[in-house]
Amino acid sequence: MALFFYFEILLVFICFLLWSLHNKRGVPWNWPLLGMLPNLSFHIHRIHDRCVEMFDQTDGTFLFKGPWFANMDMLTTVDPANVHHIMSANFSNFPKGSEFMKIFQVLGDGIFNSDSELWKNQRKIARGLINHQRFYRFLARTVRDKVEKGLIPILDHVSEQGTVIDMQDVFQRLTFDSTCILVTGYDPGCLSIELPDVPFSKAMDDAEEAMFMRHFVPESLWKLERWLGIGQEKKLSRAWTTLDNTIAKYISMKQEELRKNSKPTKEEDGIDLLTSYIHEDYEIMGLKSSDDKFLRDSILNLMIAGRDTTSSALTWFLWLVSTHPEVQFKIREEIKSVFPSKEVENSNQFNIEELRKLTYLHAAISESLRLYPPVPFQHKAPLQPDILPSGHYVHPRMKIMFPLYAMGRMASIWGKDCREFRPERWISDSGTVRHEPSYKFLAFNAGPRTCLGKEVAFIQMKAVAVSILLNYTVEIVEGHSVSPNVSIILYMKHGLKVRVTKRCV
Ligand code: HEM
Repeated sequence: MALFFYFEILLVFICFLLWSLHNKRGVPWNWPLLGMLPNLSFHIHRIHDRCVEMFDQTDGTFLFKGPWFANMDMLTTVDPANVHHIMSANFSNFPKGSEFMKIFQVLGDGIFNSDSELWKNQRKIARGLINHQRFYRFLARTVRDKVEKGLIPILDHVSEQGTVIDMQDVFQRLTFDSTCILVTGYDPGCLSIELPDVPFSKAMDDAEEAMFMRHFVPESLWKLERWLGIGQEKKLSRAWTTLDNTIAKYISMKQEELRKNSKPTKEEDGIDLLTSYIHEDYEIMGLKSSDDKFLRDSILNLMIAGRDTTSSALTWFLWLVSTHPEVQFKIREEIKSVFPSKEVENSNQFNIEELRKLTYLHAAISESLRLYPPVPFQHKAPLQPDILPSGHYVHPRMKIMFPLYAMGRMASIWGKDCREFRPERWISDSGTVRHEPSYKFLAFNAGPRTCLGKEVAFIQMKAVAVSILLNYTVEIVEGHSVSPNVSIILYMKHGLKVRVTKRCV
């Protein structure tokens, strides 16, 4: 009898556990000892949509309780007032924090992974180099070359063969090559018809995945994995070695090149960032920008910044545009009106000024970034206790997390049609691009740590979009499933499988 009683209790417990794990409505159940981790773990494969479901049921901010032993409590918020307070108004109280540094350890002391004076000085230098005219000249030449000699031949080839191609893979290759050229001056040659395996690129993918998983696993557990050399941590340590070796090779090649050639390159051709760092030899808090460790961290951080974000944005954009013919039509009409007719026939010969005139294309890319932000989560840690505009109390042992994918899907922020792809929401009454405050549209971050490459990214994305949309019709393979993956960059889980057909311009 007693056995039967215990069995009944166990059955009720299991039913409750299953219900709470499956529960898609509202905030997850807070278990004794385990906190909300069981529900999170159960839904981790669809974490972005789970966040949307949760925030639909809250007033924009809620406290995620981790297991009692794991120091994983996290205040999650999609409230623009909180974002503004943390990212701008009270910026100095919200550094990235030591937790961030531990998770992203592979990035060393680079711009992404540093706070206070070290970050401030690095940002000043990086901003000066990225915004310089000679870098823009280099950008224009690099993107033109990659489109003409890399992208177009591949698309022509698959169009002639009638084969299926994964455009996510193509974009990753394109932005990997172009970012590597912009940062180091060297072309790793990822984007070619043979679609070669490039260990440097694979190492970046593996490192990113492992860094993402560290967010959701107690620190003691990932440290144990690292010590045992198993799982994600094993992948990370292999990737780390590949990254170090490849970057060291680029640095020594560049130093050798500059030794032979004291003047870096012709100014009018523009200059890569590694050359500028070595040549200018800046000094930051006793560190010289020409030292190998400084160069290694700067290269890796800039590669991470530019490569994946831009290819993720291009992938979601192409999918959205291919599934919205009315948007595609308007973009094509705009391109024809901006480019002189002879140039439309050879649409790879754009210049930056022409690309800047493409307002509707700009709006369509922004709309795609709103729904599919390439960096889907960002987090901060308070130095001192504080009360957020939403009334929530935060303290130094707590992380604050912004789920950007959910932020782009909140009716309270974007209106009832927030789930629709509607570029028109970005066009003002006077026909220019509507400015949305960054604490609402957080894709490029906000406040003093706003992305330094926003303009660079828009130029690349527009150049690629113009070349593809004018020259080809893109059809998504029937039945291909599109959903976001789980990593620090929002990619498509199964890639973007398409067929392309050459158009008569
Ligand atoms: C669609 C493309 C891009 C998106 C969505 C994007 C987004 C972001 C975001 C969210 C951050 C803040 C990250 C954090 O603090 O953890 C960031 C920072 C940064 N981005 Fe971008 N980015 C893009 C392209 C680029 C490109 C092409 C470059 C380089 C040329 C670049 C350079 C940087 C740098 C240097 C930072 C660090 C700023 C700082 O911490 O002060 N980004 N970006």
